[in-house]
Amino acid sequence: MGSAGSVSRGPIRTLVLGCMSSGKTSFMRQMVKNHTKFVVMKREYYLYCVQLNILVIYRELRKVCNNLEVLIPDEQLEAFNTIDEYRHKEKFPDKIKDCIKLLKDSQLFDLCRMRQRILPLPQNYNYLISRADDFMNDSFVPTENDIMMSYSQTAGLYREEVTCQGFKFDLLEMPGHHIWRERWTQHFDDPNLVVFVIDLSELCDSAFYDKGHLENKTVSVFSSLVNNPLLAKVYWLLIFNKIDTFNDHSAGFDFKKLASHLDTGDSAKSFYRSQFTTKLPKGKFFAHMVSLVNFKESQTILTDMFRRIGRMHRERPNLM
Ligand SMILES: Nc1nc2c(ncn2[C@@H]2O[C@H](COP(=O)(O)OP(=O)(O)OP(=O)(O)O)[C@@H](O)[C@H]2O)c(=O)[nH]1
Ligand SMILES: [Mg+2]
Repeated sequence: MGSAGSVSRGPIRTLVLGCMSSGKTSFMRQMVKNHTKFVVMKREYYLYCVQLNILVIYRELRKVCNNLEVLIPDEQLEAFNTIDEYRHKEKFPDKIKDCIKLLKDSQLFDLCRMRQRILPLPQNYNYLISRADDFMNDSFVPTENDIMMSYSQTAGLYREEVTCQGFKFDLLEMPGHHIWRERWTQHFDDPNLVVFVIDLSELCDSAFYDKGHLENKTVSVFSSLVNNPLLAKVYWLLIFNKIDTFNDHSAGFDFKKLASHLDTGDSAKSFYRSQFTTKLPKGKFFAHMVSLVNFKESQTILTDMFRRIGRMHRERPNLM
């Protein structure tokens, strides 16, 4: 007699869901690494992606300078214009490399940081800028860390089959963009497990409060999944992700906006966690706080989670 996840009944069908940029692909990559030892097959193919991340950061930096009233000298303004007009093709031409170098060596970042500690720039901008010199080298092969720290929006369905702790998992990530969220249910093909990824650092983003675009978003996306009859029987794994970014951004943040009794980052995290866990029946979910870009921590936690999920389902296969 086999059960889901064993060879005879096929893999544990797992949906990987969450809002845009919460870390679903990062989760997929950690699972792939667990299975194959590598996060992706061909790291050299990701040079274009990390370069694009650098371009986006510099395109956004100009807006940040303007909003923070940091004066941009003429030469640097011209560099911003050149980067804005550039259509990214296969290799960076010298003029783009020169513009990036000029802006990187300028004081613009420091001047912005002196006015505001956390800048409204793409995720992991400090890391990516520190890697810009390598990324501009045409023959550079991004490291696994470079790939994990950069962002490229998932389009369509991303499917991987992995074995973890002796169980097979058929993982299906669906993009978090709202256009895609409307289509998610079309692909709910009798799943056994839902992995829901939550970006904890949202709590330190002003867009989370006072009618900002993040207000109530993740909780309401989650609620509609919990209430979906197609998911009535599934197990849930809640991954509260980006704990590193949360710890960095939460310093000095006023969490009373979230609830008046919250006075520390830890209390805010627990409060937010409970907004999700109280919606699920006891014994049907696992929850963990993690940083999915951290290999050692993620591998330890995910291995432990999937061992427990596998064992639980082996003992009570009818629930799956
Ligand atoms: N610092 C930090 N960055 C993270 C973490 N997890 C993910 N990221 C970054 O967050 C961004 C989005 O991660 P993805 O895994 O691509 O997010 P996603 O949920 O797949 O996004 P979509 O496919 O667009 O819905 C990337 O820049 C990742 O490097 C984390 O734990 N810490
Ligand atoms: Mg993705």
